[in-house]
Amino acid sequence: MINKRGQLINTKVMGRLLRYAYPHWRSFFLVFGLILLMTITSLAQPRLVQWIIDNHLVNLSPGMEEGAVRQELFQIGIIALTYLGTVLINFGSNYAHFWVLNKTGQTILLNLRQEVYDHVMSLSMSFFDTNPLGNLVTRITNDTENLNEMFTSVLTSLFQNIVSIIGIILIMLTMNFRLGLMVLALTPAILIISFVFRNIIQKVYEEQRRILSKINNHLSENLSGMNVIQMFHQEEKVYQEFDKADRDYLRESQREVKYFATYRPAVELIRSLGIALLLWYGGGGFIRETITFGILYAYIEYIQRFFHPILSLAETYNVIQSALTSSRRIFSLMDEKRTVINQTDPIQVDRLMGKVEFDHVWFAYKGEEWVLKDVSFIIEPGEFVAFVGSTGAGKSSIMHLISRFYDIQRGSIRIDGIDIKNFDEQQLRQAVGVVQQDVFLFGGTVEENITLGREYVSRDDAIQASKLVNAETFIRRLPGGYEAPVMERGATFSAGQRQLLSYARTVAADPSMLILDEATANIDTETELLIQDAIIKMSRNRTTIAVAHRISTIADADKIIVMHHGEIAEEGTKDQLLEQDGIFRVLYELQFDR
Ligand SMILES: Nc1ncnc2c1ncn2[C@@H]1O[C@H](COP(=O)(O)OP(=O)(O)OP(=O)(O)O)[C@@H](O)[C@H]1O
Repeated sequence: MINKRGQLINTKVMGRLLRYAYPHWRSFFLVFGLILLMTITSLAQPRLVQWIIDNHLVNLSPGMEEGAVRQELFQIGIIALTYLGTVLINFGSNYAHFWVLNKTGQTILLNLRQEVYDHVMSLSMSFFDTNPLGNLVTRITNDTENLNEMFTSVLTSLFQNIVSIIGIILIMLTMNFRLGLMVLALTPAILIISFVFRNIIQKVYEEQRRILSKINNHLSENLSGMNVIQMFHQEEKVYQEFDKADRDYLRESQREVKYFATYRPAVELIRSLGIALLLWYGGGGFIRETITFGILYAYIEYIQRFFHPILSLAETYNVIQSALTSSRRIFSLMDEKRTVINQTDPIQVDRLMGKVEFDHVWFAYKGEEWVLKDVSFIIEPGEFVAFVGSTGAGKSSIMHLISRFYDIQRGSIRIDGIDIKNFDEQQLRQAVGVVQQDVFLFGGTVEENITLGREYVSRDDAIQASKLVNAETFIRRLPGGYEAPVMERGATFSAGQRQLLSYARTVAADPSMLILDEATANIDTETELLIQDAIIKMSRNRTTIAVAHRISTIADADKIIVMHHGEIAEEGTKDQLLEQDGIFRVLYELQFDR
């Protein structure tokens, strides 16, 4: 398709794609050489048959001398052997080119997929907030696979088809100029049909891709939220949505088949027309003895071979478009910049003391929709500080900011007097242990879920941490203990067990500070006691900042900060706040008067 700037193919994207192919230029050269060999041997075949017919078969007649017959047959034998040679070389070069090409394509693809995945993982949280999971999965799988087509089929079939077309035209014109021109006269008809077809099929492909992305999004979202769907009896609705998208996809696929089913016979028709013309005109020439039988034969063969590359070029164009669309999407993903930028020369600290300062912090996830408005507080090393407030007040956002998952717009956040922007991001996240509201368990073993493959967390650390957070007892009871399998997302564990596992995961790395974003899930009293005890032990000797939904968790906090609409409304110990008769007192009474 011609793009906005009138280019047939987006050269910028093409150039960027070729950069991936460049390191493999030797392989591509080899492939092009092999293709050339394939084309030459294939095109030589009708010419060899024509040679046999016109120069030897015509000489054979019933009353010929035996010596002359033997001589002719010998010549025919040599040409037949040459023909066999072209078939073998053609076979060999076809095999070799296919092998080298696909191996190279797969290597390029592997590198590209790794690069895309690496880049996606390096992106900041805000990127994942705004990009649906299914789209990213499509980018990393389907789109990169589409690109493989570019390297394996497009580049080479472009070359092969163009070489074939030029070769056949030259051979036809040199064999018989007028016959050659006649065949060429059919080319515009093929080109017009192909052009119209290409435009239609392009739209079909775009629609197909759009629907496929929708299906992927639907699947990834609904499969991960299956429990909610079943809990609220939404199966039928979700099924209907999926069914609709699936049917749309089927419709587009059928449209594709329909267009191809029209296009191919239309081209066949023109090809047959070409052969009919050839027989009519060539037959006349044969009678007038201006065209030999061998040439007529070779022409019929060349016509067959001439249409194939033209057809293939039209189809290649679609593959190019599809690959370019995929490339554009992949490159736009690769061009996504991190919003949280790591310092080039970060400050290295052995171990943080854990003093946290928010200094007139303003923060918004988007534009000027302020989630935190001029928030200032100081937390001294070793203190246990709890944040409370109504839902959406900005408590979790404060926790995200301390680990620098997002950058603030105004003010500064300091740990031990150093602006967190000056720390190495990894070191900061290692020093600040976070227990998130939603505990995410990966498929694997219990131990793997605690160590998370971090080289600085040993099996022993995992066991010690589990003991500390009271997770040891239930882990030991699992069949296999620390080796017990964890299903994807930890579906086989209770909310309390998941919580304890996530505590173990966090303290196993011995962080200098602890952030607890408490889950709102209701937990039985026994587990709640275990959790409270775990929190007390974990918070010993480290600054602990907790978002608390249950006042009981924070009764002994050194300080409680009450958030309201993104601002600090109250601050003090439990007793001081209760005396103030403000928001905290209302929250407290709401919980204890139940
Ligand atoms: N990733 C995000 N992108 C955009 N807005 C967000 C994001 N996360 C939270 N918000 C918005 O920021 C505001 C504060 O959310 P936050 O999660 O900090 O509140 P909270 O006090 O922790 O609430 P809760 O007690 O319900 O967890 C809310 O209005 C929320 O809609």
